[in-house]
Amino acid sequence: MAPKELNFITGNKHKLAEVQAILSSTGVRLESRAVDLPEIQGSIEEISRDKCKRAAEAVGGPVLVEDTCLCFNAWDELPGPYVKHFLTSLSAQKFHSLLAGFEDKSAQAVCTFAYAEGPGKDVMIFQGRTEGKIVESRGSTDFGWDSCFEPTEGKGQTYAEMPKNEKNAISHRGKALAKLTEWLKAET
Ligand SMILES: O=c1[nH]c(=O)c2ncn([C@@H]3O[C@H](COP(=O)(O)OP(=O)(O)OP(=O)(O)O)[C@@H](O)[C@H]3O)c2[nH]1
Ligand SMILES: [Mg+2]
Repeated sequence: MAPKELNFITGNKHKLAEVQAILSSTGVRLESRAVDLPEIQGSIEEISRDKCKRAAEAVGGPVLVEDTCLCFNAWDELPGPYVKHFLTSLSAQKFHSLLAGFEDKSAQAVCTFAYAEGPGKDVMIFQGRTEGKIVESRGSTDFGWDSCFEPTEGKGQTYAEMPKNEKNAISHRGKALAKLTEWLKAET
């Protein structure tokens, strides 16, 4: 059964703001709690499922979590789910230098939402992917690697240079939330 209200568990206020903005036109009510969840190593799906199970146990009820990956095609999809640590060490300014020795700068932003009704319940997965390339930082460096990712579907701007509504319309997160809201509509 689909929920009337989603409890989004995240420690990232930028993610939360985007999810709120994207869901605002859908009528889905969103609650949120910041819980620091340990994240395992593994495939994108394994990490998201485990994160969701831990969140459901921590909260003792229905939860939505999200894990974002940035996959370099030249790196066989790494850093993927580990991108946060690369970004923290390097900063957005030096982030592009990771691909300095590679001709192929293409990358994919991948967003995976995972929902569970409660502890021990099945986990549903909703994923969105946006193709682009890694460039020298352009635009605000407020949110993660936004200033270093230029989506192919855009007008040559990085995510950080785009107005928020334009980013949300083509972003990995927007696409994943479209699948989630489709499921909510079909179930209610
Ligand atoms: O430029 C960006 N545009 C985005 O749209 C985006 N979404 C996430 N990120 C960053 O990528 C890493 C994911 O790690 P992550 O999924 O574990 O997130 P997190 O630990 O910050 O929050 P959470 O796990 O509590 O939800 C973190 O460094 C996030 O800041 C983004 N950067
Ligand atoms: Mg995290």
